[in-house]
Amino acid sequence: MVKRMLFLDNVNIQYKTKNETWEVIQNLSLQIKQGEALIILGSSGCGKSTLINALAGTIPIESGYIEFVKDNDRKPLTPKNHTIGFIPQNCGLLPWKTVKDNCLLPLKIHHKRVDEKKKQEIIKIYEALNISHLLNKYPKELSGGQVQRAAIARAFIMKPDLLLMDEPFSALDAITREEARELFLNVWNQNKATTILVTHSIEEALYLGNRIAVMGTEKGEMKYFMDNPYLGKSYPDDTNYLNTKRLLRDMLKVEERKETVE
Ligand SMILES: Nc1ncnc2c1ncn2[C@@H]1O[C@H](COP(=O)(O)OP(=O)(O)OP(=O)(O)O)[C@@H](O)[C@H]1O
Repeated sequence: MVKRMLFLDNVNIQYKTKNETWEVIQNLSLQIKQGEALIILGSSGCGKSTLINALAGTIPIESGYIEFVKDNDRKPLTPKNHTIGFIPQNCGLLPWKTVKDNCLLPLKIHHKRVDEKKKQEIIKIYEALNISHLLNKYPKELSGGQVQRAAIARAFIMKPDLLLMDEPFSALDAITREEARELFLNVWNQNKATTILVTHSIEEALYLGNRIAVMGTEKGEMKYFMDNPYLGKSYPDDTNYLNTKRLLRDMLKVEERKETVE
């Protein structure tokens, strides 16, 4: 039986100012299996980043719980209890550190020892993501695609219990994006980290997810879930693929229309 790793139960997330409260996510319940790559598709402003930030521990939840099972032990998901790899929209590389120092920083923070086996593992990740020649450069000396690849390397090097990605490829041009997705999938296939990626790109969802969820505009409600048979297949010339794409597109359109009317 496949283990369920991540449990969200009745999660509520709000933004508050002195006079107002915005409820962005209301009573969200969700479970993720070990080794699953769940892609959450949603239109702009529906709450994707809010959710991913709450999972990463950078935004507090108002109520409900988020728990993760590690070594048969179910505990609240926190950066203290678990290794969480987080690739935010801006990639989050520190500009004053080289690519190599950025990539090794999480190991340093968590006081992880780098023995010969780990060194080899790290070299393989650099090679798989094609950044070995960039290790001594600073983020400002890199192209957008190279920054993304370095951020992905950093996340995989720490062997995360949970990998969170917020529209990681959205700032890239079409060709670089395709290449970065392919390299990502290469490394993901070797590590099978339990992953949640949020995006508004249907193609990205179909290429990178083994499960897809569509998030509505109604306070984080998940409107639709599907197991995705197209993982790793780019643009298959297949009627079912095209129909699936259309179905997802229609769902997102309905959501966008709703938002415009409201
Ligand atoms: N710090 C904040 N204070 C108040 N409201 C916020 C804050 N951050 C986001 N919001 C609001 O919460 C809602 C969800 O924002 P969020 O950034 O999570 O959406 P998103 O789905 O990630 O959008 P996009 O795809 O455009 O990045 C939006 O209506 C936004 O205006």
